[in-house]
Amino acid sequence: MQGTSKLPLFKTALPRPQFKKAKDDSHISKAEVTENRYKNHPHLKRRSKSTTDLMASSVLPLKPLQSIPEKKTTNVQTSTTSNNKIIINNNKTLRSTVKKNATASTIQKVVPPKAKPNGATQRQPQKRPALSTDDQPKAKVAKAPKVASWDFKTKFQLLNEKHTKLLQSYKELQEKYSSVADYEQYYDKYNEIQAAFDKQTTDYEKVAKNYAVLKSEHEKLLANHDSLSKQYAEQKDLCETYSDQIRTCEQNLEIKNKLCEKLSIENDWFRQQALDWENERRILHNTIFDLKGNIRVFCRVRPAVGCTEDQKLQCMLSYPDEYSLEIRKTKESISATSGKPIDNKADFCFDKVFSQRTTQEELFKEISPYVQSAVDGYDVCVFAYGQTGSGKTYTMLGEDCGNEGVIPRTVELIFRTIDALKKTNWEYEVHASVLEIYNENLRDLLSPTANQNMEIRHNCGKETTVTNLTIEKVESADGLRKLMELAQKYRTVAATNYNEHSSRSHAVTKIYLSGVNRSTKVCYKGSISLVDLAGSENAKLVENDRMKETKHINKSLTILGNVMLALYNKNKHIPYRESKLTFLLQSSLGGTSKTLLIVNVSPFEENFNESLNSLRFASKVKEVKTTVKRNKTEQQ
Ligand SMILES: Nc1ncnc2c1ncn2[C@@H]1O[C@H](COP(=O)(O)OP(=O)(O)OP(=O)(O)O)[C@@H](O)[C@H]1O
Repeated sequence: MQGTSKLPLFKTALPRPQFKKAKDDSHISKAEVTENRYKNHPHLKRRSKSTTDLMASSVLPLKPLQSIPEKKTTNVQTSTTSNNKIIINNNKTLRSTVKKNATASTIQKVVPPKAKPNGATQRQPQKRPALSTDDQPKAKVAKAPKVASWDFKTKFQLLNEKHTKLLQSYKELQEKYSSVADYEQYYDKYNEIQAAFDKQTTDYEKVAKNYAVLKSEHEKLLANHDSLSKQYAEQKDLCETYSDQIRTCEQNLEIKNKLCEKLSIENDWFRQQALDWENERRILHNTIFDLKGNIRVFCRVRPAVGCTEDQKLQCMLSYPDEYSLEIRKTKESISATSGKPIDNKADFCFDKVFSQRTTQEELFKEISPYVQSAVDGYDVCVFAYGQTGSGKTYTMLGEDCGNEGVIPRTVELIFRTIDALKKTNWEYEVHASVLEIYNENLRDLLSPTANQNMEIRHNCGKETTVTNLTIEKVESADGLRKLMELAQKYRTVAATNYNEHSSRSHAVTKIYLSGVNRSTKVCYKGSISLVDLAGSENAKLVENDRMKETKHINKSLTILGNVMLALYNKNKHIPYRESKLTFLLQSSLGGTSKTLLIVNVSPFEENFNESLNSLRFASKVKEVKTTVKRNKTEQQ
C-alpha cells in the first residue's frame, strides 16, 4: 500500500503485511488457515469444530484498503494540550483547533483575520488540520484477563475479538479517512481558491485604486471637456464669422487686384510721364540758366552790426530795384576828401542785389536752383568774394539757429532732392572733400595732419582733380554737416583790422554727386564747389607778421580778376595757372561750370574803396559769357 508510509497512525494499528496478504488471499477462510496449522503442527490439540466454525464465521472478508491520496505530512506536527485540544502547527503562524471526538467533517477551522481593505494583512493559506487522537487506533487496550499459555482457544477468542474491534475501528477510520480525503481535496481546492481569491482581491484593490484615480481624472476631463466644448462652440462661431469676413475680403481682394492691375498700368504710364517731365524740367532749367548766363553775380551788403567807433560812418546805399545798387560816400566824407565825384558815387547792376535786411533763407532761395543743377549732372561753383570783414564766411557758413549759410543749406537740399528722386528710380551717391589754399599751398582739411603732396590735375580739360585729397562718402545730411564743421575747425583764421576771426585762406568745399536711373540706365555726374575766399586787404594797413599771407591773398585775388578780364575779353590765353586758386577753379570760371559769384560789400565808409573794387570786379565777371555741358552718360 502506497499511502501507508505517509500515515504513521495506521501503521501501528494495522500491520500492512497482513492486509496485503488478506488482499491477496481474501477467499481463504479462517478454518482453512487453522486446518493448515494443525497439519503443519500435529502436536497441537485440535479444537472443537464448533469453535473453529465460530472463528470462521467471525472472520470478515478482508476488503482491500482504498488507496489514500498521497499527502505531505512532514511539516505537520501535533501536540495535545491540557484541555484535550489538538493544536496543529505548520511551523508558521497558523493554528487550528479540533475538538476532541470531533469527526474530520466537524474540524473547526481557525479562520485567519480577513485582509484589511488597504491590503496590509494578507490572508495566509490554510494548512490541513491533523486528525484527532480519536481518529487513530487506540493504543491502550483494556488489560486482558490472564490466559494460560496453553489456552490457545481463549487466546484466539481474545485475539479474534481484538481483531473484530480493530476491523471495526479500521472501518470507521476508513470512512473518516475517506471523508478527510474529500475534505483535504476540498481544503486544497479551498486554498487554491483562497489564493486565487487573495490574488483577485489584491488585483481588485489595485484595479479599484486605479479606478479611483481614473475616475477622478475622468471627472476632471469631463469638467475640462465641458469648458472646452464651450470654448469650441465660441471659437466655431468666431470661425464662421471670420470665414464670412474672409470670403468678403477675398471678393474685395479680387476687385482690388483688378484695380491694382489697372492702376499698375496707369502707374507705368505716369512713371514714364514723370521721367519725361523730369527730363523736360531739366532741359528747361538749363535753358533758363543759359538765358540768365552761366556766370551770374549776386551782390550782398552786410548790415552794420557789431561795428566799432571808427565804423559808425556808413556809405549811402540805395537799391533802385532788386538788380541795382547805388553806393556813395556821405557828404561829410566827400568834404573831408575835397571830393572827386567819380569815386564818390557808383551804380552797379547784378543778377540780384540783396540789401542789409536780406535773411540767409531769402538768399538761399535764389541759390537753390544751382543745387538742382548739380543734382541734374552739372558742375556748379558758388563763391563768395569781397574784402575782409564784408560777410563772406557769414554768407557761406552762417551761424546756428536758423541763420545757417549757403553750405549747410546746400547739404540739406541735396539730400532732400535725391530722396525725392528715388520715386522716379534715381539712386545717388554723395562724396565730399574740403581743402584750403593758404600761402599758395594746398591743405586737406579732412585730414590736415597727413601733410601729403597735393597737386591740381586737369583731365583733358573735363575734370579737375587734386592728388592725395581725402574724398569721404556721405550717407546723410547730418554726416555731411559734421564733416564741414570738422573742416572749418582746421581752417586758418586770424584777426584782421576789420575781422576778429578773419579767414586767411581760400576754402573750397566740393560735393560730388553721381546718380543713376534704374529704369533708363541714364547716369549723371555733377558737383558743387562752394568757395569762401580769403578777404582782400589794404596791404598798407597790414602788420608785418601778416604781410606774407596778405600778399598771397591779394595776389591770388588779382589773378582771379585777371582771369575774369581775360575771359571777358575772350583772350586766347587765360592765366589760370598763375595762382592755385584760378588753376583749381579753372573749369568753374572758364566755361564748363555754372558759376555764381556772390560779392559781399561792407556798409562802412572806411571800406568804401575796397567795396568799389569788389563791385567793379563783380561787374566784369557778370559780363563773361560761357557755355556749359552736362556730364551725361548711359549705363550699358
Ligand atoms: N548779413 C549779415 N548779417 C549779420 N551779421 C553779419 C552779416 N554779414 C557779416 N556779418 C558779421 O560781420 C562779421 C564779419 O563777417 P565775416 O567773418 O563773414 O566776414 P568775412 O568776409 O568772412 O571776413 P574775412 O575775409 O576776414 O574772413 C562777423 O561778425 C559776422 O557775423
